[in-house]
Amino acid sequence: MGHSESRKSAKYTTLLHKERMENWTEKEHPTEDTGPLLRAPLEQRLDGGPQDDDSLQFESSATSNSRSQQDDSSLTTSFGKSPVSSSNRRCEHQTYPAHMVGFRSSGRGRGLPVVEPFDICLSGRRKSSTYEPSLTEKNNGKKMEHCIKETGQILRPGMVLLKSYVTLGKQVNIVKKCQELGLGPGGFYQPGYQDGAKLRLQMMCLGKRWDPQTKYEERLQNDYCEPPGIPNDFSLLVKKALEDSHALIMEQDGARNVEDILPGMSPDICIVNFYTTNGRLGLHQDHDESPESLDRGLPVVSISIGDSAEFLYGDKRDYDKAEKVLLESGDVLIFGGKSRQIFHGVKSIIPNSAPPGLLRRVNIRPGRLNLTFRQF
Ligand SMILES: O=C(O)CCC(=O)C(=O)O
Ligand SMILES: [Fe+2]
Repeated sequence: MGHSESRKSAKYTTLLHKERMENWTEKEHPTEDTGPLLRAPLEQRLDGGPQDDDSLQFESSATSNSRSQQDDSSLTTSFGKSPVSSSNRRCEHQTYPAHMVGFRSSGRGRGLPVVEPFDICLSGRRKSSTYEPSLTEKNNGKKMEHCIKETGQILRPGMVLLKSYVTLGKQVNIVKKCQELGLGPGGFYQPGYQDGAKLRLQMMCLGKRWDPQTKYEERLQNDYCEPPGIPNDFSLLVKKALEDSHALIMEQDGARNVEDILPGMSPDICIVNFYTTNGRLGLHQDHDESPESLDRGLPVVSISIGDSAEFLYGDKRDYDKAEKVLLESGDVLIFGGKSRQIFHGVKSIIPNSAPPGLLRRVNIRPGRLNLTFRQF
């Protein structure tokens, strides 16, 4: 498939397959178009919110299926620039359609729907300070760095799995950062299509906005917010994972020019997904990045945190022939070079599989957090 053709086609192309559609997306019936949605400030929360198996936090509301599909925003991206905090991020309208919980009765947004932001952590006891790893954990982290050659696996040319790569302390900090960003402007929402089909996950983009319907467009439906930037420590982790993968390829394949097999990259986009335990994602290719990035095979670096996932991958969109690998909390999966455009997806999330040590330190919901870093 040529690039121009690739770029035009949907990222989650599974959705185009009618027979798979019911399996991999949630078909909701949108009510009438209600216009831009307002993100509810936390102190103004109304009753109601997300309805799924794991949403213990909120009651469902009759209006929670309503999604507006406006397309009149002009979005300034933060592509390639330094991180922006949620307080000074530009947001023309305070918005996003996570979960509609009511209507504004007064002020500038009078009559507009109010939405409940999606919190990847459950309410209740919260850890307020940044987690400091114990000495043992610090040592484990060091040990991990040393034995990367044992814990790393080359799944196919350009595709590397680094098992238990992200230390518990770093996982805790990633969850906290994603929770904070996810509750702010441009935070988590459930992406979908105009016809009401929805992806079975919550999504937030860092660096540059991507949406299944609009792709990497300046003008996004429903969204008027500049995306948060990629936190610097996230980028450093990605860089280190790529360096360690290069060392692994050199060691195992004896390759002299590892960049030919797995090119390096500097991430300027991160798509953050949160899957509750009934979440999933159909087989698709990531091919909306620039033709240059795809031609060079600049890798996608994926970090998994929380419950484990059955991850599928293969050369074709063929569920029967796809290979399966378990992605556990702390694993890093990289696919670049010849594997850059493999089909991949999440078959299922395995309930109660998150590490107890993580759950002791953060109140992450049952489910899985996944971050995929790319260079546009
Ligand atoms: O959750 C995952 O492991 C994969 C996510 C993914 O493929 C994507 O966001 O494009
Ligand atoms: Fe993907």
